[in-house]
Amino acid sequence: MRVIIESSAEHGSQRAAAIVAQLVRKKPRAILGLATGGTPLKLYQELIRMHQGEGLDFSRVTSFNLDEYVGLPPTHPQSYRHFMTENLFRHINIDIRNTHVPDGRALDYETYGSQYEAMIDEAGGIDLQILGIGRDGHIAFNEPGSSLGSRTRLKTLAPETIRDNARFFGTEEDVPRLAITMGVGTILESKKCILLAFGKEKAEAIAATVEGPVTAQVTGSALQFHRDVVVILDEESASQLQRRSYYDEVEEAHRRLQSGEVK
Ligand SMILES: N[C@@H]1[C@@H](O)[C@H](O)[C@@H](COP(=O)(O)O)O[C@@H]1O
Repeated sequence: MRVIIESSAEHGSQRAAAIVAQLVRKKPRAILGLATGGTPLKLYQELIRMHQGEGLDFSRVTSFNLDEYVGLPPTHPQSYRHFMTENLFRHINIDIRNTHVPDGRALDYETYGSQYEAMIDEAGGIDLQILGIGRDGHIAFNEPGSSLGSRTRLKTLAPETIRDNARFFGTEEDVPRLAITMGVGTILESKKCILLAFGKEKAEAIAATVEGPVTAQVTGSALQFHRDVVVILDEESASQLQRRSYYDEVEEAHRRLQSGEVK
């Protein structure tokens, strides 16, 4: 894992956007894995700025989102399809037919989960997966206890997740109890992952994910098995890391290598 600690969520999001933009410029048909929640919003704003201001071209990009609430139609203001439309898709030139968000109203979720996986495979696999993290260390909706080999499937939301997401719905009662989500195994197959976390409420989850033992109780920790993960943090989310100074040294070494100071 490469751990990058920026001074703020703004700078962290710009750093993440630069990685996305570099991929899309190099591979115009890139397959992006996208996330919802408050965390990636600034990243999406930066991508919109790069599209509108610098001509970053998404016309041949394909996207797959991590998850969706069960029972919400795509038009529901809290559906993840609606979130993506409003916060990214309608502001860039991605072809909406190439955007995929799991169907929260599929009739047969077992079959649908396999179909979603097959769509990802047929597209060539996810080049870059964007991830946020829950306070309990979950990625997508892979709640504590999820199999680390899991695939796209139905998942029952944990009480903490329902509480955290109630801020979007108004009351806890209105938060759907079920979601369809890519599995941990699905996420681990992406070629590269960027995990974003900002704010002190994510500090514990980040310490467990980056430095704790790999455990199904903190599904983010499975990323320790992935060959190419960049964890982008701000000072607050990094505040419980034990090896903080080492991560800074690694970044300084990268900087010196890139600037040619070290041969
Ligand atoms: N399924 C989503 C996750 O993908 C997201 O990472 C998490 C944290 O959300 P936020 O970024 O709003 O803190 O919330 C939900 O559980």
